[in-house]
Amino acid sequence: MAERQQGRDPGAQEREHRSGFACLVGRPNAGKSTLTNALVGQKVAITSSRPQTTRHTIRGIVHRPDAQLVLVDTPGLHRPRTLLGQRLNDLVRETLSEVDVVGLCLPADEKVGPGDRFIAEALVATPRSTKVALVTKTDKVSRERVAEQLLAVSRLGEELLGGFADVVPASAVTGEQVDVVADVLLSHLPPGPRLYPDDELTDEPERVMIAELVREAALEGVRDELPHSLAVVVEDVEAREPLPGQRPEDALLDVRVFLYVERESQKGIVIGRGGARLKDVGTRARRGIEALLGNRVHLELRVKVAPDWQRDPKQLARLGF
Ligand SMILES: Nc1nc2c(ncn2[C@@H]2O[C@H](COP(=O)(O)OP(=O)(O)OP(=O)(O)O)[C@@H](O)[C@H]2O)c(=O)[nH]1
Repeated sequence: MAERQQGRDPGAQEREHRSGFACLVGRPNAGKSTLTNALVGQKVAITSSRPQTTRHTIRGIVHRPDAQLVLVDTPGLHRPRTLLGQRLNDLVRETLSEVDVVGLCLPADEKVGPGDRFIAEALVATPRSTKVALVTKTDKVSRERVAEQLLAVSRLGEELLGGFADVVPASAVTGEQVDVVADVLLSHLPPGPRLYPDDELTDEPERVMIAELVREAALEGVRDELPHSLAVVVEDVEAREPLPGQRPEDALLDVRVFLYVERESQKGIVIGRGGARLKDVGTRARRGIEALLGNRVHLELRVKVAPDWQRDPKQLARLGF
């Protein structure tokens, strides 16, 4: 385990370009959202400006000349209450196993407790990513206390995860060490090209989750009759212009989704008599998507028949569908 507390890397310009995904986890109130915003340097996208949104996966992008870090902010792993909650937890875990770096946030002003341990233990199940610990809110305590916390956190890492790759203290409020956090997260990314244009924020994880929610709803009750490989492609997610007096984050989101089936008969099953079933699928999926994004959503579903080879979403994407 290495502790890195200061220092930017000179020579960053000459290094090979890196890119990848990171995810901040931690128990409620650990400072994930604040740190995400500090790292990205601005409030992020549609969802992040509302309270409670950290139930959902949101992201910002840290742009550097030599690296690009796509930050997926999650709430951590809350206990499932509803099926949707369970589904979201699964998606959080899925997200965690797909990112390159996971930053476990632990506030400096509270002792390492069972909540932190619960999350650190959950990280054991996602071995692919590099685990770093971020000791947050250092401005709230003395330097001695920060040092103590760094030790306690290191011990937790050693006990459960074979050590954190790095342990970094930072304050998102004063900005102290935020650049070091960025450097450390970036240092664990694999070499790779820029993933997004410099000023872009995209909604890829949301798209994956939206597709999942629609697929779930579309298959409910007809799993035996429909192929499990029913392809769901999210065509478009677009925020409408806010109405006069409306906050931008309250504006309706238009979400357009295509469902691809293999045969005309399956199309009939999805749509149902007089379109009744599709309407029902749309209503249920929309509720899930609204819970996911924290926005009101207008969901448009279209069912299309496509031959077998065209039902692979990757193929479809490649073909520009
Ligand atoms: N003093 C100080 N307060 C902080 C810092 N970072 C976060 N906070 C405060 O701690 C509280 C929780 O911060 P959030 O960023 O919302 O925490 P979170 O982990 O995203 O919380 P959930 O959304 O509940 O998962 C807020 O009141 C923040 O203002 C920090 O660096 N210093």
